[in-house]
Amino acid sequence: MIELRDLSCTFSGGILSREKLTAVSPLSVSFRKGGRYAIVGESGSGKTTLARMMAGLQKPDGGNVYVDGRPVFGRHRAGKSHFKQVQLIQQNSAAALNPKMTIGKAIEEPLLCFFRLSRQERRKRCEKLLDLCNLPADYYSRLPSELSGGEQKRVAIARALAAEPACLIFDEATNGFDLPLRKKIMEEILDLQEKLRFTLIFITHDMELALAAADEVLVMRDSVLVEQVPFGGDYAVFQNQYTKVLLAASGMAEPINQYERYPEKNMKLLERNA
Ligand SMILES: Nc1ncnc2c1ncn2[C@@H]1O[C@H](COP(=O)(O)OP(=O)(O)OP(=O)(O)O)[C@@H](O)[C@H]1O
Repeated sequence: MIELRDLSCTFSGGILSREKLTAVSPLSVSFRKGGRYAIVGESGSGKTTLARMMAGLQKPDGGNVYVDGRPVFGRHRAGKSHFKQVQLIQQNSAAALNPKMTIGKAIEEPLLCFFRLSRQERRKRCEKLLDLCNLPADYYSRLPSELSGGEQKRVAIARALAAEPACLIFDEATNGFDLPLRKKIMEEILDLQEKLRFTLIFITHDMELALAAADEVLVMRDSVLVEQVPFGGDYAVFQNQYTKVLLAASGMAEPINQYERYPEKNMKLLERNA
């Protein structure tokens, strides 16, 4: 189980500015083992910063992240074991792969880091992971540049799974892909989750994807977690006005007023009427 307790993060507003920019306002959330979550919100709402804190890559300036009760930051932090437990697949999978490292070596890196395995055992596990992620075995000796964008994403997933994580966070998992490939990648991720039962967290600005993939939806707006609800197909569970705007804007619910196609305008209208 992953718990965020009063977790927050601010950045400096720039070298010439004394002002602080709040990326994530203090929030507390629990993610249960094997659950499917989506964190949804528009660009700049703090989703990536939150994901990076959960993965131990960004230090919070308030609160902490706990994995099975052990803190990720601070004096008593879990250390290396945390990086095994929580894996983040970032938006640009291609950039995350070393262009000079073969696919096989890239997938074997976490095996080397977290497990004591012989070279043969690593190779065997790597081939299993390639197969699990629908990649041919002979991709082992290819370079990232020889793969398509979708294949590179699958390599990033295989590499993350090599650590046998308890939680996998996808930051904009399907950004930049055409619709059929987006659907396919999503189906593959959901299949993997069903087989391996890790906690799955999608970070996305796409409400449609969030609702298709998650059984619990967290909505962020301007650094604040405005709503967190279990979702089983009934839009009526969403109570927050901003969530309703996002739903209407993506054509997922009944329009809430005549401006439903223009979320910006819609927000201003709602704020005025609040
Ligand atoms: N390293 C950084 N230094 C300064 N400001 C940052 C840094 N990282 C993020 N921010 C700021 O924090 C805020 C939240 O950014 P974040 O990337 O977490 O949002 P997001 O919801 O993931 O957006 P997107 O979907 O566009 O990636 C933004 O205003 C951003 O400019």
